[in-house]
Amino acid sequence: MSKLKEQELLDVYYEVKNKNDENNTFSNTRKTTVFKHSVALNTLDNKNTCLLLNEDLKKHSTTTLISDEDMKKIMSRNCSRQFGLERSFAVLQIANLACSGKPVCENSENISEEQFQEFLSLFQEKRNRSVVTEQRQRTFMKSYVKPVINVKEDTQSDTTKVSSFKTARDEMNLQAKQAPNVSGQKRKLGTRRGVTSKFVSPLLSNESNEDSTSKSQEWEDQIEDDRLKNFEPRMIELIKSEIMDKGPPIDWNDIAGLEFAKTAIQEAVVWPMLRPDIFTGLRRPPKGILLFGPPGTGKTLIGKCVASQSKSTFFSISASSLTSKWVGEGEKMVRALFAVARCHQPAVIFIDEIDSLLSQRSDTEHESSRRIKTEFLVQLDGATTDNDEKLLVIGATNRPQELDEAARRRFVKRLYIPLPELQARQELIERLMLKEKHQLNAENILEIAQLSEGYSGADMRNLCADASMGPIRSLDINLIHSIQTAEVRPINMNDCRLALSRVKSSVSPNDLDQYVVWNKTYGSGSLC
Ligand SMILES: Nc1ncnc2c1ncn2[C@@H]1O[C@H](COP(=O)(O)OP(=O)(O)OP(=O)(O)O)[C@@H](O)[C@H]1O
Repeated sequence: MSKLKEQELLDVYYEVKNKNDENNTFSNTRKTTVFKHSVALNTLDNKNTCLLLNEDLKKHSTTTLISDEDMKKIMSRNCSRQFGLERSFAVLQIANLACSGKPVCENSENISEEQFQEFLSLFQEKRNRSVVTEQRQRTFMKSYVKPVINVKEDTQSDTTKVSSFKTARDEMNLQAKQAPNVSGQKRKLGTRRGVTSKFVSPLLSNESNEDSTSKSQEWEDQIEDDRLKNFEPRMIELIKSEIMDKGPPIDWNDIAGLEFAKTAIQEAVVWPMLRPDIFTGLRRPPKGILLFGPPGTGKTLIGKCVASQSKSTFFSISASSLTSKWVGEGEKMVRALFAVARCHQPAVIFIDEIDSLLSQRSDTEHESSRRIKTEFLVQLDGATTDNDEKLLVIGATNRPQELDEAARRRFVKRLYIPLPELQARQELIERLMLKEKHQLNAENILEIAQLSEGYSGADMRNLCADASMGPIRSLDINLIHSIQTAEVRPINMNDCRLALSRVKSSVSPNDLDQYVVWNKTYGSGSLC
C-alpha cells in the first residue's frame, strides 16, 4: 500500500536535523523524549529512524494500516516547520506502530546492546498489541498532529515560518491548552504491578518529560481500551481488581525446597521470558505449564514467583470460580481474562484447580462447563501458537489424573510439586519462627521437622501458628486485658510438641502414591 518516497524521508530527516542544529536544547529534549517513549524506534538517531520507517514500509507494505493519503498528510504536516520535535517523533511513532517489521538498528551509538534489546522487546510487544484502526489514526491526528498553523499556511513565506518557530516544549504546552481533554486528563484503568514497571532510562530526565510520558501513557491506555472495547467493562474492571494480582514480589528464596521444580521452571520459562532473543527455535519456551501435587505445597507461590521473576503481570483465578461464580458467563470471562492479559504482556495466567475446568468429558457434563472448557482451550491454543506473545499459562491441580488428554497435551511441561522434604521443613520452620519470639534451637527445629514428615507447606504453617498460641494459652485468662506484649513468654519446644498433636497432615499417604504414578507416566521428571 504505502511506500514513502525517499525524498519524503529525507524531508523528515532534514526537518528534524535542522531543528537540532538550530537549537541545541533540542538534542536534550530529543534524548529524553526518545527514552520516555520507550520504543525502539526512538532509540535510533534521526537518519536511522527514517531508514527504519522506510524499511518497515517496504517490508510490510501490504500490512500498513495507515493509508497512503493519511501518511502523506502526516508527513507533509510533519515536514512543515511549525511542528515541534516532540510531534515529529510522535508522528514517526504512529507511523511505525501502523507497520510491522523488524527495526534495522544494529549499530546505534547511544545505547548499549542490552538496552537496545530491552527497547526492542518493548517495541515488538507494543507493535503486537497495537492495531491502529482508522478511527485511532484520526483521533491521533486530531489530537497530536493538529497543526499550529493551518496546513494551507504552508504556502507562506519561509521567513514567516521561521519566525513562528517554537521549541518542542512550547509546542507541547500549546497543544495541551488547545486540546485539554487529550493531554490534560490521564485515564487510569487499574494499576500496574511493581514487577511490570517499565524500563527506566538511566539518563537524566527533566520536567518536560512529564508531558510526553502522560501522552505515552494515554496512548497505551487508548490502545488497551480499543482492544478491550468488545468486552463488558464490569468484567474488565473485575479482572483488574480481583484477578490481576498486585501482591508483593516473590523471590525464589521465599520457596522452601522444591529445588528441581524451581530449576526446571527458571530454565523453561523465566529465562526465556527475560531473554526471548536467545530462547528461539528449539529453545522456545512452553506456553503452558502444569503444576500438580498435594494441596498446600506451594504451587500458587511458584506461580507468583514466576510472574515476579519474569517481570510479568500475574493473573490468578480458580477454575472452579469460573464454573460456579460465573455461571453462564464463564466463557466470556475466560475470553476477557486472556484479552486483558494480552494487554499486559508479559503475563502469567495462573489457573488453580484446573482439573475442574479441563476434566475428562462425561455425559453429565453441563453445557456451560463444556463451553468454558472449549473457550479455554481455544485461548490456550492462541497463546501457544503465537510466538510473539509473551503469555504463560500455569495450571495447578491436586487431581492430575482427572485431566483429559487434550489438556495434558497443551501443558507441555508437567511438574510434580511434592510435599516438603526434611530440609525444606526445617527451612519452613526457621522462616515462620523468624518473626516470633521463641526459644527453639537448631536441634529443636530439626526434631520438629523430623516429627512433621508428611506435612505440606500449608500444614507446617498451621503447625507453627498453633505452636505460637502456646504462650497465650498458658496465660491466666484474667491477664489478657492487661498483659504487656513483652511479658508474653517465648514459644518453646513444648508448645511445638502440643501443636504436633493437634495439627495433623492434610495429605493422605495413599494420595501421594497416585501423584508418584502419574508423575512417572506423564510428568516432566523430578528428583523425588
Ligand atoms: N515450599 C514452600 N515454601 C514456602 N511456603 C510454602 C511452601 N509450600 C507451601 N507454603 C505455604 O503454604 C501456603 C499455601 O501454599 P500455596 O497456596 O502455594 O499451595 P498450593 O499448592 O497452591 O495449594 P492448593 O493446591 O491448595 O491451591 C503458602 O502461602 C505458603 O505460606
